[in-house]
Amino acid sequence: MVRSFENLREEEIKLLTKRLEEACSSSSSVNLSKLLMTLTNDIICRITLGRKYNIEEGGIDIKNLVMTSSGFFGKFFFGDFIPSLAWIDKINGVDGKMKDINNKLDCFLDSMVQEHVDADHKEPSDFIDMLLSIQNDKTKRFELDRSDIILILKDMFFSGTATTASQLEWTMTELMRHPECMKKLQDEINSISTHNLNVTEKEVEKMDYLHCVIKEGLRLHPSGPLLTRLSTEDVQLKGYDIAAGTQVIINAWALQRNPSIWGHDAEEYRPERHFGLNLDFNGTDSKFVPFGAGRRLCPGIGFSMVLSKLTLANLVKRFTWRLEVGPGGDDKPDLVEASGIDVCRKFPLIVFPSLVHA
Ligand code: HEM
Repeated sequence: MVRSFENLREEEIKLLTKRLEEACSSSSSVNLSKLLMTLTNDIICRITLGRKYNIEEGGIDIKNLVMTSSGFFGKFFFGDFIPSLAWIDKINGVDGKMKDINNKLDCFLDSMVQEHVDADHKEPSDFIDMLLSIQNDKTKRFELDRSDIILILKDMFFSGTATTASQLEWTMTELMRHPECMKKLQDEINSISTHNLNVTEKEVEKMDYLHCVIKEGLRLHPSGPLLTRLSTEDVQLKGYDIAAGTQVIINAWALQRNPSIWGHDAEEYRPERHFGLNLDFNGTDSKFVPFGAGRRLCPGIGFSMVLSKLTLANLVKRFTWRLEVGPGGDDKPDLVEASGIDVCRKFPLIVFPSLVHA
């Protein structure tokens, strides 16, 4: 399934590198955070809806709708914590705005599903087609109605776009802060990707240091740092009584920076620590849970890893990166985090790319 979108990913990454080449030839800076968000959004659009939908493509600005809508997830709602104060959310307008954005998104996705029903493709060509064929499968033992399909599509957009884009912007941030890691990665990429200008998916699979670079980015900057669960029964944990029905929040961000687990340099970006470390992100070890764990483990791990590796390898092989020197003379990107449910950079990564291969 992940493999089947290889051509699509390579095409979209070529478009990104083309925009970067243009910036190189005019010596101008680029908003890399925005470009990465466009990349992940366009890819998810093509996979789920069959084509791109953004302002430039003459369609609805779905990227903006999703961003605004997911911005609400990180907001404080009085009603969630003190139900009797839910009226405050109504008065300050947050409730209404959230419903408005959600309605727009629902209407748009509903029209997309209808378009696919009307087209009646014989062979599924995208994710909506696949969901419709499951819906029509008479042998299945569950119901899948229109609202379920819309919810699944929303899940893909909310969970798949900002998370992967944020993981990429943080990894680029750390690489720019650690030129020795950037150099080591460039050397690995150049030793494996020797034939073509662009790096391919087959090539990135052989890159061990690239894997560590991404793992270390996920450790320090998990894009979904708080995992929530509802306890189903009364339990006692380390002397604490947790009643059934309690919402428990697991702080993956803190776990992954804990010196008693990761050593005295836990706060430092050091991809080498993952060499020979038998600890992966598949949710089997509570020390490292950037994709969660258990039954709700992120189903997009394979997809996001292959996209992140391919994007990063191409950005690093084809370009060198420089930051505009700030008033304080600092030429390294900062590590300031935005508040909200997805921890992305607070300030976009504005950088100057230069071509490695002229
Ligand atoms: C670097 C990229 C990503 C990160 C860090 C990430 C992280 C997470 C985390 C922490 C969770 C919650 C897991 C839990 O509670 O145990 C989650 C859930 C989820 N993710 Fe991802 N994710 C990423 C990419 C993706 C992609 C690309 C997709 C799909 C295209 C995706 C789809 C989902 C879905 C549907 C869920 C909800 C699963 C459920 O509730 O059963 N994610 N993700």
